[in-house]
Amino acid sequence: MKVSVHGCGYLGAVHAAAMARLGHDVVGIDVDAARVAALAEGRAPFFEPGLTALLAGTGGPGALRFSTDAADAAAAEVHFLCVGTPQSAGSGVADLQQLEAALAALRPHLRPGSVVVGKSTVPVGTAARLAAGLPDGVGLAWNPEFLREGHAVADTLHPDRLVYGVPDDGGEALVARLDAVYARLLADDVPRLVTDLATAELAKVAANAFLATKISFANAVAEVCEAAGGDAVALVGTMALDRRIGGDYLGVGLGFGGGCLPKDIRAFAARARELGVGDAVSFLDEVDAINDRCRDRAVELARAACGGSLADRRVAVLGAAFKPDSDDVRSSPALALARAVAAEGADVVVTDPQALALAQAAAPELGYAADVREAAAGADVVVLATEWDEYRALDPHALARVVRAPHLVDARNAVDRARWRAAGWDVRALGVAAVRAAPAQSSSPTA
Ligand SMILES: NC(=O)c1ccc[n+]([C@@H]2O[C@H](COP(=O)([O-])OP(=O)(O)OC[C@H]3O[C@@H](n4cnc5c(N)ncnc54)[C@H](O)[C@@H]3O)[C@@H](O)[C@H]2O)c1
Ligand SMILES: O=c1ccn([C@@H]2O[C@H](COP(=O)(O)OP(=O)(O)O[C@H]3O[C@H](CO)[C@@H](O)[C@H](O)[C@H]3O)[C@@H](O)[C@H]2O)c(=O)[nH]1
Repeated sequence: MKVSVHGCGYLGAVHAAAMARLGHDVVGIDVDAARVAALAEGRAPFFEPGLTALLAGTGGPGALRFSTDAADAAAAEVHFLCVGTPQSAGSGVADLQQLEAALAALRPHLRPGSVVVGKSTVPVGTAARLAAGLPDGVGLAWNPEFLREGHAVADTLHPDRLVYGVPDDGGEALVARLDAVYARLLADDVPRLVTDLATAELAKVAANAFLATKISFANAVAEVCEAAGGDAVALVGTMALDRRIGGDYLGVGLGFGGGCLPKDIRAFAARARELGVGDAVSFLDEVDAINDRCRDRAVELARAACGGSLADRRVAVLGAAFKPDSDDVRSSPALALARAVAAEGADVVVTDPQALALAQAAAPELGYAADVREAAAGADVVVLATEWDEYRALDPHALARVVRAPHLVDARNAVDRARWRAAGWDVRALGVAAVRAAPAQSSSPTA
């Protein structure tokens, strides 16, 4: 089938390549000429494990093309909308300008019988409004995407579920078209749920709101553990074994960031307020506030490790990406923490295996280093802010030789504390009162 994908960012580039892998003839459209040029050469424009291989192995010539011209989508039978829906400046409301612009560019090229399929995350009601503006004979479905960055390829090719939101009128034909697009996934028994448009839009933000709530629940319990003398990591371990709860998204630490959870819970709350049901989801404000406090508490641990003040201290921050296996720094908790530490007068040096370039662009005021050894050289405290595997596996003995003082703030509960302590480190971690209350060790040079 001929397919077009509008917006080739973290979602759209993977979706386009995955559609080609599923056997379709795909054109990806993006207004960013550099991004289109990279993709056209088979280069992933951002770090996403497996994307380069997917771009390289997508079938015969012509099966996957990229263009900046929406006219090149004219032959497609299905047009996927994958453009960004960021948070509007100064409010929680979703900014739909990219969506409006992409549809305006596509509209003159829509043939009767073709179908527009929204994948971007939108406020409920958007799909019905956009459908009303389409030419006669062109249908619209909403098929929200649930992929995670860092796992985007596998999540696209092996999703937990497919959700098709369709209008009452013409719904069957839209379902048949989407079934044809996803035939190979459906053959693998991926559950497919057909809903109305509003339910499909809400299915996406409800899932993200639930995940954010689960993370903030764990971090709220962590605050209580710190005050009461408990260990939040051990505590959530007990909860995780309850099959009704499960252990996913109970990771205690710096909290959630990225291009999705923070903006999506705010947009959900803002839309609910517009609909007059703001009270129903007002708890999401608290979810957001708990999340913000995670960074404050991590800064407090770093301050305590430095004897009460961060002024003129050297702080190494390991991690800039919002999560491991991604170079995305949008709303990154690690960068927010680094900025907050710098604001207290510290000399901050950030490192990350993949996100350095994007971090430097987003926060040019911070110091950067190419690797852990360079970042940690002469540091008064090392803060582990993004739990990359290579940071989990660090040798505490080797690192102790380069720092000025062996203080570690494990803001992601990522390392084996006993192992680091045995190597002479003072380890502080979020959600662990005993660790947090440990008397500050000497900050005299050790190397
Ligand atoms: N990133 C994720 O993991 C993920 C997962 C599921 C859903 N989503 C949702 O998908 C949407 C896209 O997110 P993203 O992270 O890929 O954003 P992104 O910013 O990485 O990508 C958006 C892309 O759209 C392009 N674009 C902007 N205006 C355009 C236009 N008029 N025509 C064509 N292209 C245009 C941009 O140049 C950019 O490449 C958002 O609604 C997001 O909430 C994202
Ligand atoms: O126990 C946990 C799990 C995650 N996180 C943090 O939560 C954020 C989001 O993580 P994750 O969900 O893995 O990444 P995203 O790529 O942002 O994916 C989310 O957002 C996407 C965009 O909407 C959705 O498609 C996905 O289903 C949804 O998981 C990151 O900062 C993580 O560090 C925690 O703090 N604790």
